[in-house]
Amino acid sequence: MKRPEPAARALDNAQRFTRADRAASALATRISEIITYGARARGRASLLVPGGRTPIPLFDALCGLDVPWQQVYVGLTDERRVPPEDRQSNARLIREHLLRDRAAAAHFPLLYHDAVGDRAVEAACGAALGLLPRPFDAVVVGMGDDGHIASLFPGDAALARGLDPATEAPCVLTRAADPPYERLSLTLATLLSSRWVALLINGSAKWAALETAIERQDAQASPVYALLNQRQVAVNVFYAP
Ligand SMILES: O=C(O)[C@H](O)[C@@H](O)[C@H](O)[C@H](O)COP(=O)(O)O
Repeated sequence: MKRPEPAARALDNAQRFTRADRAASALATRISEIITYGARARGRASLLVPGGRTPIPLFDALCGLDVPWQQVYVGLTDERRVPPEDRQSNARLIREHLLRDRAAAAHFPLLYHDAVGDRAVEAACGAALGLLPRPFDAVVVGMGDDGHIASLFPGDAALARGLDPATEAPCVLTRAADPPYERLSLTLATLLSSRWVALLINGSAKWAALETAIERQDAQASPVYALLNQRQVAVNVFYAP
């Protein structure tokens, strides 16, 4: 079966590194260049990052780089529906690993809100995102072994809405099995409203999941396919085994 051109190009152009810390360092350098340029050219810059374990070396490499952080707005691609001080909170992870050293000066609007009702939560999430300069300067997306991106999971009831290019909502509420928290995820359309997008993955299992996603060409089964098979913005894959 012919591989769809944008997805195949993303894989063929993937930047491959021998170790995760080298991938993280290279991505940190590229992000610092992008957001420094954006801050200087437009007065403000925005960077969206995921939670999870993979981006921790990226945050540790990025936080000390010489960037005009006071002009940078950092946001999350997704969040667990827990308070920011909770151990499962992505906001807590970002505060511990990214918003320190020089990057402590960055702005960080929280996605989490204790609003009641799904639509109220989505509206609050949209309000937080509204504080970030759009289009975003850089978005870093994480991926699970099951091909989920952000918190858009295969089989989730909100997945179709989350992947629909026509969705007005900036984010959707989803539910993951592990850890069993409600999640707030930016929609694909929101993630793609960026000048530059990177997918950061470590481990052969994730690379295999990427190749399987492109072979199957089914975004409902593997949401990462929808991220790769689009012509709005190129996806820069950073991979280490
Ligand atoms: O809230 C989260 O947990 C993340 O945003 C999540 O979507 C992550 O990007 C993938 O699950 C990969 O997680 P790892 O980097 O830990 O493999």
